[in-house]
Amino acid sequence: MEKQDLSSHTPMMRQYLALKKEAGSHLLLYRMGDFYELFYEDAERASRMLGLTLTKRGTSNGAPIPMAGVPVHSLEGYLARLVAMGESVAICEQIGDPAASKGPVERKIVRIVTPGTLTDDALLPSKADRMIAACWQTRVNRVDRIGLAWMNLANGEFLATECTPEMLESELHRISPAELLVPESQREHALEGVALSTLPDWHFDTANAHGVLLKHFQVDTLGGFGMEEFPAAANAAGALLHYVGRTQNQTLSHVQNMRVDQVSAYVVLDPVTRKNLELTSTLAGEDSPTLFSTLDHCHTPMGSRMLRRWLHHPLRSNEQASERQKVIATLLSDIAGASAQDMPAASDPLDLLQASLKRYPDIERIATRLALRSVRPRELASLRDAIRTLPDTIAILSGRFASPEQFTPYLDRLQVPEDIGGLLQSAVAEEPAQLIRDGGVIAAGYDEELDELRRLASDSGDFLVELEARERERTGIGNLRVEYNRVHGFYIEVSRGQADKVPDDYRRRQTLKNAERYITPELKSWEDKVLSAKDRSLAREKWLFDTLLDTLAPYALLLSACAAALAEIDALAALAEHARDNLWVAPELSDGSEIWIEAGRHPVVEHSIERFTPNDCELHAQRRMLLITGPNMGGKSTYMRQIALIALLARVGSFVPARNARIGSIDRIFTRIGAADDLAGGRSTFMMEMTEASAILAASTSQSLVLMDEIGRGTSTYDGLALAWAIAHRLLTHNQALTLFATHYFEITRLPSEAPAAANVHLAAAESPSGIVFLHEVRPGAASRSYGIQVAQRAGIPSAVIRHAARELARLEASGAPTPQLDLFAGPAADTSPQAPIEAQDECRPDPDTASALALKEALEQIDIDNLTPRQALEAMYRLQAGLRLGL
Ligand SMILES: Nc1ncnc2c1ncn2[C@@H]1O[C@H](COP(=O)(O)OP(=O)(O)OP(=O)(O)O)[C@@H](O)[C@H]1O
Repeated sequence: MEKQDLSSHTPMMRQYLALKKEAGSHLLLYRMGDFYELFYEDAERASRMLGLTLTKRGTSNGAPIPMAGVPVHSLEGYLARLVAMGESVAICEQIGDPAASKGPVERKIVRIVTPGTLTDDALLPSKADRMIAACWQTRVNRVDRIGLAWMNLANGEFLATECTPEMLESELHRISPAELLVPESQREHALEGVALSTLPDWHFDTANAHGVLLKHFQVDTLGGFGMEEFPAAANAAGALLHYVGRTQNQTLSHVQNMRVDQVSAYVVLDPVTRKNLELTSTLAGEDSPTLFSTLDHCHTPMGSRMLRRWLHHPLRSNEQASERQKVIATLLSDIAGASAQDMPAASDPLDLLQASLKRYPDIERIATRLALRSVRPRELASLRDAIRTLPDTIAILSGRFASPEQFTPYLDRLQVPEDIGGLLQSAVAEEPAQLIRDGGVIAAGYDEELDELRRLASDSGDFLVELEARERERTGIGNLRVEYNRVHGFYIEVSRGQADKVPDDYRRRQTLKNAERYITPELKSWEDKVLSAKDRSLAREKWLFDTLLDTLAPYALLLSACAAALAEIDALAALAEHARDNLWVAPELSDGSEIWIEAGRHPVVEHSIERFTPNDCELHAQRRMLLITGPNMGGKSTYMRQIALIALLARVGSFVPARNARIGSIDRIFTRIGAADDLAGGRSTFMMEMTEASAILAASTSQSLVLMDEIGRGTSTYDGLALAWAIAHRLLTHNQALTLFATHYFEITRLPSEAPAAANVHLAAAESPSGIVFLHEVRPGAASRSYGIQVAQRAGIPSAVIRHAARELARLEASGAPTPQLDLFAGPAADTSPQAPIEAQDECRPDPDTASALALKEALEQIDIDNLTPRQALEAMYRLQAGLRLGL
């Protein structure tokens, strides 16, 4: 905002400017009567974003002040839109009494709404969490470290960890914050699609940040949080807590703990892998069909959020994952020991449990708003109803399943003290009003004084009937009536013709065309009593509501724990339901580096096609890499993804779509699948492919699962093949990762003869008179041909073109013309099926050293250095180095 000469402003604008200074870069919504107004650049920005009419009000330094406003009653809708666009908003209310103020009414910023600190149900997605994170880079013992902290304000979860700068992006994608806080000097950590808020660097200083934490948790040291080894994480956590506290204008009493979240507890999924495996969003960015949308049979929003968190956090520990598996198995049991399918639907204990879960509101978020004292009357009513449902759920869990001891940890958390239920039951009206200021929130019979005031305020009928009769008799005016309107209150109406009969104590209030309206001292004093009873009853009700919140607030944590237990049960019941209805099995979890799957299916694709062909997979120390060949559309990508998804589901603790499975320990899952151009980031398809491949070569271990789909396709055949060969070789011999390597370069199928830990498999296809038939069956050995022409035919290429291509292919095959790929290895065209290994061709290779020196010389000579862009130079380097390593 341009510098303001404050003296030239009206007192109101001076007040506005002072508040705007406090709001900083947040949009300031300044309350004026029934509107929230924005001024200056805020008005221009908001009018652009929300389509508000831009008007003017007064002048500043001679120029009109731009102004735009939103009506108070539609604030929530506008807030939702602004926050969705990544904006933060400071809301300023009138807190003084307009009647008693001399200058502008006193105003205060009462709430700051930022993308990561929402707690209002209307502004939050029901099935996803909204996190706020802070990160801070520092050097510890001469090593760069990133302190990372994040909070889910809607349930009070507060976590912190440390990682290397290289891991930051992957960690941030795991946490997936809606807003990221960084120190002003470290804006480079910004993440695309995440609202960035900067804080002065000193917020992250040890003295300041640790001080915030110590004060909040009322402790003398951070030792109890296990933060000794994570000093940088504590700095980020302190800055985060301070920021969040300021937005709420309220102590965050529900944030009672801070936990260290060890990166090593989870299977690492880098951002590309989360995307490629379509865990919660499709490649096209849709919500469905994804792994989450397929499995989300949850009946509460808290359950859906829990399931979503689990899918993004596969576990390394077998113990934790098997615990979940055991609960799922129990949920599929029943007390009679009969299988779930044999039982009528109504008596299936899992169905009964889910029917009871359906009745719960979002207790997790209600509990938080209770702690923040922003809970609404109707939420309290739904909390009361939820507490009434708990015994029912507890009875099903403890009485209907075969081994209820599995549920003990949950049952403990479902015990809510009876007094909370009793209090809500007696205090909250059965169907309370939306807002406390409307009254009708506190139940009748809860407070004697309120009952009396309500009676006084509403019980007017008898008195008025009796007064009317009395006055008719006294005055002899037969059509005298006692009435009420909002402007004049209660009055006695007499027709004009009878007006001369009114007694002396009648005072005229209003004259109409045909009637006169009067008030009497008796009616006036009665009216005062009724109206003040109404005001007093509303005030009493507000006070009772606040006191009720005071009494309930300490239980917020207990209610959160109950909500978390329900959420976990709901998520596990959803997994159990899916397992039951789709015949999934419990995988065995082992400590080795292995993946054995018998008759596995793709958890999402199996629902989208009529008959899904199951396939096996065997990967272990002696068989680390599967080279997967087969025609386009043959099912290679589906097969690779299904293995990764089965491994991930097993690590989440779910059952899996297979007849049998044993899944070993996995530290990371990497995928390099069909990269799209990153034009915005200035990287070509090939560059993206190589960047991803280089990350895999740098970080994968013998416990990693790597998916590589057609690496090397983004460049010329020679380069591509050379790179693909070298990368596969390196993964096998150096990284020793469990790898699925799909390729169209048949030459790579020779790799098993050099490195026996690699094996060929192919997706089978057959030719029929009507064209190619994809069998989608994974069979041992390499594919014998590519069926490119047949697939093109099915894709609708004109038959003349197909006939031409077929003739050309026949001619090439008849003439024995070498394909460029085979030429690369300087061998004759050969059958590349496993029965006819290719070793023999190796004899025809030229002396590798001479050949490679010559090739390198020739390639170098061909480069026109002066005309290369930096990217072309880099690509050339890759090409040359790969060629050199291959000895080409
Ligand atoms: N096991 C299976 N059973 C039945 N249908 C399958 C199976 N696997 C894949 N499909 C079907 O085949 C289609 C193509 O599969 P996919 O994309 O995996 O082939 P691809 O070999 O990777 O093809 P491309 O090489 O062209 O990328 C899928 O959309 C799916 O409908």
